[in-house]
Amino acid sequence: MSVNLSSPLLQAGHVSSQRCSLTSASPQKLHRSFVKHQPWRPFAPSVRCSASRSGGGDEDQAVKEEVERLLEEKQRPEVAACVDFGEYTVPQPGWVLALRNGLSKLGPPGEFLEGLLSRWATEGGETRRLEIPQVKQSINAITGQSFFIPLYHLFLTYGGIYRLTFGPKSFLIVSDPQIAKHILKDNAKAYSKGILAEILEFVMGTGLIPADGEIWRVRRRAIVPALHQKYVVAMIKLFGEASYKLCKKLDVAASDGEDVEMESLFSRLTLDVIGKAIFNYEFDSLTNDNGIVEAVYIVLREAEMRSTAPIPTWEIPIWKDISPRQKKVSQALKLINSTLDDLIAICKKMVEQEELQFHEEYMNEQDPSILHFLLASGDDVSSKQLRDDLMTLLIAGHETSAAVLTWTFYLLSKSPEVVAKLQDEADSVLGDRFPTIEDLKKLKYTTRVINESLRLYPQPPVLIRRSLEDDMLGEYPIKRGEDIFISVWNLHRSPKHWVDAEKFNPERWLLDGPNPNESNQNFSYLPFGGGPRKCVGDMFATFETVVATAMLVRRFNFQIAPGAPPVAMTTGATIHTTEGLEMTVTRRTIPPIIPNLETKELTFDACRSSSITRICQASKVPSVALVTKSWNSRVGLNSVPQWYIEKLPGEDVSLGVKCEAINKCLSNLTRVMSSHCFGRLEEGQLQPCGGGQPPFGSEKVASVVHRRIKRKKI
Ligand code: HEM
Repeated sequence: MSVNLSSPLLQAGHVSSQRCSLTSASPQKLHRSFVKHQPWRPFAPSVRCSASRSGGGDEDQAVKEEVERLLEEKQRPEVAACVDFGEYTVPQPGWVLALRNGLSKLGPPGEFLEGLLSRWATEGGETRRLEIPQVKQSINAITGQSFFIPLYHLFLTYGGIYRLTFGPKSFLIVSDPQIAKHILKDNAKAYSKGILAEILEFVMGTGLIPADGEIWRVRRRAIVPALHQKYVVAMIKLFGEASYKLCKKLDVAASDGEDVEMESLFSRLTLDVIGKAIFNYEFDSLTNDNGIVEAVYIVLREAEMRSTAPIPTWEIPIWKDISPRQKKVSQALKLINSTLDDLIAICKKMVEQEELQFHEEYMNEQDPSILHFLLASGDDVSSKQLRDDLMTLLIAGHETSAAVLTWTFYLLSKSPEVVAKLQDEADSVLGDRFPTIEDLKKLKYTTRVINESLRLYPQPPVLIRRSLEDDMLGEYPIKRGEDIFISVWNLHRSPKHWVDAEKFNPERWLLDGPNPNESNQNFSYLPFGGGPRKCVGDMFATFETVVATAMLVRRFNFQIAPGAPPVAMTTGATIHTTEGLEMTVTRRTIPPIIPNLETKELTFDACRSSSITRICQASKVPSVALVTKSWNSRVGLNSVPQWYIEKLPGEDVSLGVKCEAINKCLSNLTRVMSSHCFGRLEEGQLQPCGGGQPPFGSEKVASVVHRRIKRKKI
């Protein structure tokens, strides 16, 4: 069966009444519904946020979502009906149609008939083998939107493999786990990166992602060992520090009551992480907007534009020289390349000077980067290849992780029950500490949330390949040179393989079960690809996103900002939002912990100085928040003394005495802290801190406080 969605018949409004009379809708009605909704677009459900808006916003949203759902439900069978009646079908040889019509009158079942005929259909007298369903579409229909959405609806209609043709281009769309496994793993050597390599050549050269053949083999063998376990463990500290910087930024926003655009913040977080991890470079993009950060984004956006552009204008010689956009891209690349050259030179010097012996788990504590490992390993490689590798790792590990965090927080904004569980886990496993490798083993629910987020929003949503030789995909023969999209989106949402496929349900993954991956899910789930070209950063990325998620939800509550634009999807190399993820961030309220004689150690993980001062002034309570252990706790500050009073031991002691004792203790504490530890800060102010790390000098304070308590000074 071959199908033509841009059939001139359809476009001219000719719909066979004989065929469509068999459906519940009249031909005109059917046709109108397609024209109105544009056949290629109607099903793309824009992902809508569940922002609570004043004036019945929730209800409006619910109604809207219901209407969208109903529309979608209604349209899907209509498309299927039209397909069944051949509306979009590319003409088959006349005799086949005649035979089909004749036989159908005798009554053989439709599917059997279809199978029989497609198996024996002939073209020009030559026997054809089973043919892949074919869909034709105008090129415009696929650009400027999340192209994987129409591919999903076509998958529901045509199944696990179909051919999509628009203009002169033709792609095989694969959504069948066994075919995906065949291409990615079982017969991986027969497939290259094809158009992906062509598109990314300008930025990644022959880096690991686009490279094929011998170059890929050699580079993979050099790079994979650099991500050894000791390295990944060292990175966990880096993830904690970078996430903590983000926490500080969010803390300011929470104090100022300002909404934040989380997608760009996640992008900066992961850029800071990957810069340090790959070549020990401090982008510091969460606090700065310097030239190199801008250059990285110019190049990234260009790569994304090229991967979705219908016409490769950048290949036109004159255009390349006069287009302001292309000039900017060249300048950005120049800056990045010279920065990388400098970093390589600095690192080479470090390696020459160090006396460390290279071994399997080699790591320089000051600079644990992958670049350092590669140079120390004696990797004999040209500077250009090294730059290509570094650039590839930078891009591969940056936007992917950022996208995972963005969509995870979007999903969480709609699932308060999941957030509550996440927060429980983060409270009990982490408290205020930065996560360690041991903690990561215990953050099981958080890991399941990331697993599930990756199922619903795989990054990238499609994997690209080109066949290097003739092959069989399932029962279909394919030729050498076929461009193939493996739709991970379709695999991950296939109703055949998933119960409630569209539902965000981290519970579908057993807490004590194995970490889901392509092998144990039989290629129905492949967030990091599979086979020899599987992601080299899967563990790195999982830990990075788990650390960030746990640290953020431990400290803040996130909601879609009131009045924020709907959260819809658009595609680059990864899935982006169309207009950002605007969120309102509020500090979590966690009950303060009062010191008592059993308290072994006190940590002071206090609030931002300005907000403490302000709140304390307003509530006339002297720096009450000092003795709260909770990070940035805003727990009804006026009620904190009351809380202390209730917890204070000694039932025979009057309330007045207790109050006095508490107030004395608190003001003493303020003084103790200011004079002993925070002398350089104004009296009464605290050094902002959090992320589980007590502020500078706080251990000393804790021991002073503890001594005072012991001496029953409270
Ligand atoms: C959550 C974040 C990430 C996701 C979802 C992800 C996903 C993927 C996927 C699906 C592939 C396979 C592509 C294909 O078969 O065509 C891949 C390849 C790759 N990834 Fe990742 N990745 C992530 C993070 C990272 C990080 C942090 C790094 C580096 C530290 C990295 C480095 C690479 C490299 C170098 C390849 C190419 C491997 C090869 O072709 O041999 N990725 N990634």
